Amino acid sequence: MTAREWAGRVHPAGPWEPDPGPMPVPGGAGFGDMIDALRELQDTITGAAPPPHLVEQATRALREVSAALKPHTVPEREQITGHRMDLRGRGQTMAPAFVPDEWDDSRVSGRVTFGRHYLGGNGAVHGGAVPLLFDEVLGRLANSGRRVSRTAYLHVNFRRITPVGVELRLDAKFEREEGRKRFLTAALYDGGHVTADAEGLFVALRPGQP
Ligand SMILES: CCCCCCCCCC(=O)SCCNC(=O)CCNC(=O)[C@H](O)C(C)(C)COP(=O)(O)OP(=O)(O)OC[C@H]1O[C@@H](n2cnc3c(N)ncnc32)[C@H](O)[C@@H]1OP(=O)(O)O
Repeated sequence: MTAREWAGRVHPAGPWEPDPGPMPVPGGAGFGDMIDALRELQDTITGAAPPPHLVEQATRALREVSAALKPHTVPEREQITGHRMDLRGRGQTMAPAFVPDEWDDSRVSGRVTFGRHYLGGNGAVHGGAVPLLFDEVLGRLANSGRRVSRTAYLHVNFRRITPVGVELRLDAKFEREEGRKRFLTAALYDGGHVTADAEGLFVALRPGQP
């Protein structure tokens, strides 16, 4: 079974349920730990000012890990990152890990913390990372229990700085559907303040559309 087929069987009705059941899990139980270690590494490297000898040592160690993993490169369908719906952030590090707390087919509410890796400047999250998070969460909600869709547009308003290293809340809502068009909204909160909000259009793909 490919990782993509596994993801479909574990979550036939929607992408937020965390129970993989008794099926064999691609990458094993420790895959999430490896991804968490990678997140930690990204944050640590971003925030570090190490001496040159340590930079060389770290570079060697990183190249060794890459060389060990490279022979296990697989086609996209068998790729584990992005397909492990039981893991925080689908087992990928591109976007910060969204942790859903409550959900149904029309809304989801959860928590997210942007690590140092996502710093833009002066303690604020990079302006490209916030839409990345919205696209991830709205995309998953748009496809929750429905035919696959893709983002046609994503409008993001930056209301205040989004702070790095602070646990934030994200609420997302499926507003309405018109034919193949799905309209969704979301807002990101730091305590009682909205730091950014978004509106997205997701268009359901026709058969054969990539
Ligand atoms: C389980 C895994 C979870 C994954 C979570 C992560 C999800 C991440 C989601 C993504 O990021 S997807 C990647 C980013 N998006 C893309 O790469 C999409 C690229 N664009 C396309 O593939 C096509 O443009 C698209 C599928 C969106 C639409 O093309 P189509 O040829 O299928 O549709 P068409 O152009 O006929 O438009 C259909 C309707 O949508 C409307 N529409 C399309 N694009 C629009 C737009 N940009 N603005 C306003 N309306 C738009 C269009 O006017 C029309 O409205 P009407 O039906 O009322 O006539």
